[in-house]
Amino acid sequence: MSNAFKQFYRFYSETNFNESMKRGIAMKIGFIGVGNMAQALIHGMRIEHAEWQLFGFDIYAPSLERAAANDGLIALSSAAEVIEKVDIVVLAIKPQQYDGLLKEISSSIRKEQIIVTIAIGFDIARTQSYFAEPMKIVRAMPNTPALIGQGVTGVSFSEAVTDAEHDAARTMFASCGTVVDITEAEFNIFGAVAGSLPAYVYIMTEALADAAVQYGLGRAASYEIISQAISGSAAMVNATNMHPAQLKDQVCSPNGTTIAAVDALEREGFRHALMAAVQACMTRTKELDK
Ligand SMILES: NC(=O)C1=CN([C@@H]2O[C@H](COP(=O)(O)OP(=O)(O)OC[C@H]3O[C@@H](n4cnc5c(N)ncnc54)[C@H](O)[C@@H]3O)[C@@H](O)[C@H]2O)C=CC1
Ligand SMILES: O=C(O)[C@@H]1CCC=N1
Repeated sequence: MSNAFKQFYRFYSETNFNESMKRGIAMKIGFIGVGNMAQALIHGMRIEHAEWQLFGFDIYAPSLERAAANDGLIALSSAAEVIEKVDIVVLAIKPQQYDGLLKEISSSIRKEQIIVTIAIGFDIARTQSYFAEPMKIVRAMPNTPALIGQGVTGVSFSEAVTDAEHDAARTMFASCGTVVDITEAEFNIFGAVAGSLPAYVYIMTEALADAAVQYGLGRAASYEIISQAISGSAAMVNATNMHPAQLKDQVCSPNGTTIAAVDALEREGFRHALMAAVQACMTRTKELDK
């Protein structure tokens, strides 16, 4: 197991879902694929809804065992078994694996079940094309902060999904953070600025911590200080509703230190680096969307 993986599970195991048990409808949700994204969703859901029945199957048994031990996931031995037991089936495998899985399960999924896709580049029509009848498809794009209930998930629905089922799907993702209704046309860019964004922020955190360590701050303290500064700054954008440039201006004293840093960021192409990252994401999404 890699160190990153171990750390992920250290957090994952330390949070006791029984302490935050809440009441609600006992949804039956099944995950096919219990990797990084599914584990974050399962943990987020479990924290909010101890009464939900969460089932899962993964070809990699240790992932299933861990989710069973930590979050009460009911581990099953095949995708077919998951489909048999649940109301909502979440396909949480890689986009490249969707074709094989959809072919395998298309005859066993029932019309009344809700299929949730979270793969980048997989639109509703593409999922529907594996089925003879109109299916209830929820297309969703979550992100990994779902693990701590601070994710953001974009959702769209096929026509067969009823209003009550829209609410059920929104409730499911709301247990992991914010839910935003988006159009199918917005999914790719949503993936680039929300689904992938945690990776950009982690690189920024690591780079800033390297600089802090260079100037004598401890490694652990650097991560704690920088991550709090990032989350506080991000929260200000929503809480104050001020333009990000105004918030930036409040930090920049005339002839001060921050404006010197801003000058260096602009010279190094910080804005362009971020825009280029999003453009690269969009290009790769198009390649997967075939
Ligand atoms: N990781 C992320 O931050 C995000 C991922 N997504 C989407 O979530 C999906 C899953 O991504 P990750 O969790 O990152 O990948 P992952 O590689 O961590 O997890 C995929 C899991 O599927 C399992 N698997 C593969 N074939 C299977 C099969 N036939 N039956 C059962 N299990 C099978 C693998 O063993 C693995 O545990 C992808 O489609 C991705 O586009 C969406 C938003 C964010
Ligand atoms: O890198 C990926 O393909 C997935 C999609 C959004 C975030 N991670």
